[in-house]
Amino acid sequence: MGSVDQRTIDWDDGVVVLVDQCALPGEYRLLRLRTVAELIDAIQRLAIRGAPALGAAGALGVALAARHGVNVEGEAERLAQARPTAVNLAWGVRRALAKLPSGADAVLAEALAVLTEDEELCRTASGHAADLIRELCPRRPLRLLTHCNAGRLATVSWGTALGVVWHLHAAGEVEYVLVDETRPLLQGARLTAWELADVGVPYRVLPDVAAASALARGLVDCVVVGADRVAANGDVANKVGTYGLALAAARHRVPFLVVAPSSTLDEHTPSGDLIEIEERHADEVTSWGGVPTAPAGAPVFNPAFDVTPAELITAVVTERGPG
Ligand SMILES: CSC[C@H]1O[C@H](OP(=O)(O)O)[C@H](O)[C@@H]1O
Repeated sequence: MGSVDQRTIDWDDGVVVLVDQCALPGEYRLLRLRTVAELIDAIQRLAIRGAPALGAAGALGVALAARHGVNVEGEAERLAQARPTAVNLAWGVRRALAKLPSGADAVLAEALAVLTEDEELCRTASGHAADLIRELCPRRPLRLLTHCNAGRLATVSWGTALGVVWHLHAAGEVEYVLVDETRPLLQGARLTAWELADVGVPYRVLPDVAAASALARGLVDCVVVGADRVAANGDVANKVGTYGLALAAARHRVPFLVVAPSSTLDEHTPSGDLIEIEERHADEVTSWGGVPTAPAGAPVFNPAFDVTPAELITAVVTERGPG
């Protein structure tokens, strides 16, 4: 298992060090990246992923570029464009780039501040969400359902949706967590299950298509997920499948909570229909581990995210509390 003290992404004297999420759950290994090009590749392969973790990657990537001192603004733009949906990536890039006039050391200091703040913001936001679940859900212990991975691996350390689980589990308040496997890249089965097992939280992995019937059968007290971008009107972009989960939760009157640091709030995007949804490669859907799961050349629709309208969301919870 991984080291609890190891940050998902960190800086080591000019090297960006990150947990290689493509290798989990089979192998826990660290990648050491020295160039912006290497970091962009890791972001696009989802070796590093998750909105807050991408914010940290964006900031540290600018620190790398500033250290090399060649075409820093151009490198920063390439970083910001590496994945379009999570607002945090461009936010982290902008925040570090703003310090460039003060020099490379100032850029690095700002990037490291992003990492330190993220740990505290996610711990606080998930604490507020845990308190809200305690108010909304009378049953004890709690039965939770989550989609994709919004744990340590999606942030610098603590997590958002899974950060809620850590708070509740520490208080002995979790019966189990139902973990959507989250096709096509299986962040739930590969990463969330790995994190829950590492901490000793009871869980069961389920096919995404079984989540609605779990809700219909009364097996879930609350759904809790992360976010990649929250529009000004409260619409939420998150891993594809979140919208369908929210529809089923609303139908069965199960609270649906979104947990994110305020850096995921995007006041400049008025509504969810204006959020750019990343389309990913067809082979993520038509194969697994190099084994075809569809006819060669099968046409594919592979959006990495969807948008859940605000009216289906019980609350978006940040470090400032429920909103
Ligand atoms: C705490 S943000 C996690 C968020 O990011 C994931 O997307 P991806 O794995 O493609 O980076 C997913 O939407 C999670 O909810």
